[in-house]
Amino acid sequence: MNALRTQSARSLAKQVNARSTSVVQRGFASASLSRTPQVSTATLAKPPSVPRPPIAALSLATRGALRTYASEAGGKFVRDKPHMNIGTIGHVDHGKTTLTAAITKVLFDASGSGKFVDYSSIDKAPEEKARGITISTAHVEYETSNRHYAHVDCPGHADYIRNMITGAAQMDGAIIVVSATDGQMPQTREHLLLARQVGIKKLVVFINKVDQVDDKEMLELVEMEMKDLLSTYGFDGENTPVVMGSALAALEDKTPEVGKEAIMKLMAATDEWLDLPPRDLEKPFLMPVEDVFSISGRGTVVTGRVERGKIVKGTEVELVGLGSSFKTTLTGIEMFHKELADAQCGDNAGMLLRGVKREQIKRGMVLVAPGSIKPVKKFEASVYILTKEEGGRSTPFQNNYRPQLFVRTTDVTVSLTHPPEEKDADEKLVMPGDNVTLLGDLVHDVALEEGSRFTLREGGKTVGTGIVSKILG
Ligand SMILES: Nc1nc2c(ncn2[C@@H]2O[C@H](COP(=O)(O)OP(=O)(O)OP(=O)(O)O)[C@@H](O)[C@H]2O)c(=O)[nH]1
Ligand SMILES: [Mg+2]
Repeated sequence: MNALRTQSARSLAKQVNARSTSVVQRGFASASLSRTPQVSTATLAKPPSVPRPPIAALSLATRGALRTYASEAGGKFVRDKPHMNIGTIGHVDHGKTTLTAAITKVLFDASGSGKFVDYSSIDKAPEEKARGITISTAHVEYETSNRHYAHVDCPGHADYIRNMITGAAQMDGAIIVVSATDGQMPQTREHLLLARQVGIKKLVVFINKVDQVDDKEMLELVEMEMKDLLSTYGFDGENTPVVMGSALAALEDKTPEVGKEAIMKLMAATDEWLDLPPRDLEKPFLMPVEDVFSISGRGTVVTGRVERGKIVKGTEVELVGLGSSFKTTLTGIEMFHKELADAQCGDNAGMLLRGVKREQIKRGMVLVAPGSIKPVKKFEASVYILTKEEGGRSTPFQNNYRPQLFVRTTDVTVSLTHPPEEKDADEKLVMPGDNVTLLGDLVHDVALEEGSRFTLREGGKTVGTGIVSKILG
């Protein structure tokens, strides 16, 4: 978890400092090395101002990306279980925090592994900084016999929105909690929509507080309506498991049929229905270009940190974005002055490219597995606009607002508008603190895909954060 958080903090710092990062020499360094024009040659002669991360740390990050978790059970043996990030979402007061505490209790009682985390320590969620925004999230961990879970619970509705959009604590799947007494409510729907937009593919439903409802038909109605709602938002409503129970009963060790047993059923459904996310290492190769060098006699080298996947020397690669996407062959990989046969996510590497001129490549392009990501100018996104207290704007904005969009190692001016089908799109104001769906039109194309996260900045401050929900062209 910590490793994940540090990683996202690092990538944020990278984005924000995109313009000012001093370049760390990463190999293919030689006397004949000539730099891209934007950095003076004097910089080159100096030792890097940022100490290079030790190789051991890099391989640790790579191992983190493997998303396996070694846990100790009763001090007797160590198991490796696949890891998954999940969380509780749903309407205020429907029992998300009670359920979170109940899961840790029931699983701890059942296996003796993990730790019981009580309600009050979850609800006193610590504040965290993500992309310049403060989000309160509680992270708890537990494990079933099949998996290890990191679980996120937020104290308030606004924290859920910010968390899901910034990915401060990313969820690969979620448990949507709905109270049997109320049925679905506005935030049930809002969280479902957000879950869909941030790329969560599957959910499990927990109908809570069944101890307060005697009418069986009422429970069936809540279940039916939840399945319909899931389908409306593009989930597989028909096959989504729905578990009924009482989180409070489980927490208080009462009526095991709706308490403990319901929690065990819920966790079995979670293990079975929610798919493990693809490992970063298994995703198609992508490395954002941080810098470009040309080495006389050898060719052009791009440097950066491999974000996902792996690549082998000698294979075809594609450079995407900034108006000039093209294919070439990767003829060499170097890390810390050593030649390597391959590179994988987490590695800081220099990549030697065949038959490419330095002028053809710019910082902000991405080096990728051919065809795996496209240059994009128009997209739809879920955006959260920071409040003044969060360091954002103090005034609202209207259609055609043009901040800088920071993504990976680049920033591009973007024009933001309401989707045209929205009523009064031209006059509608976006207030600080709002969560809105906006269309973005970039002044030049950048490699983007559904799920790409970005930051919006204006006059030196972060004014918003977003996630691409649809590619439009
Ligand atoms: N009767 C009954 N009450 C419950 C149950 N689960 C939770 N509650 C009560 O419902 C209230 C809200 O529970 P929370 O767990 O704080 O709800 P939440 O969804 O985390 O609420 P917010 O974080 O404020 O959105 C508390 O008073 C709980 O004790 C249950 O199964 N049965
Ligand atoms: Mg809560």
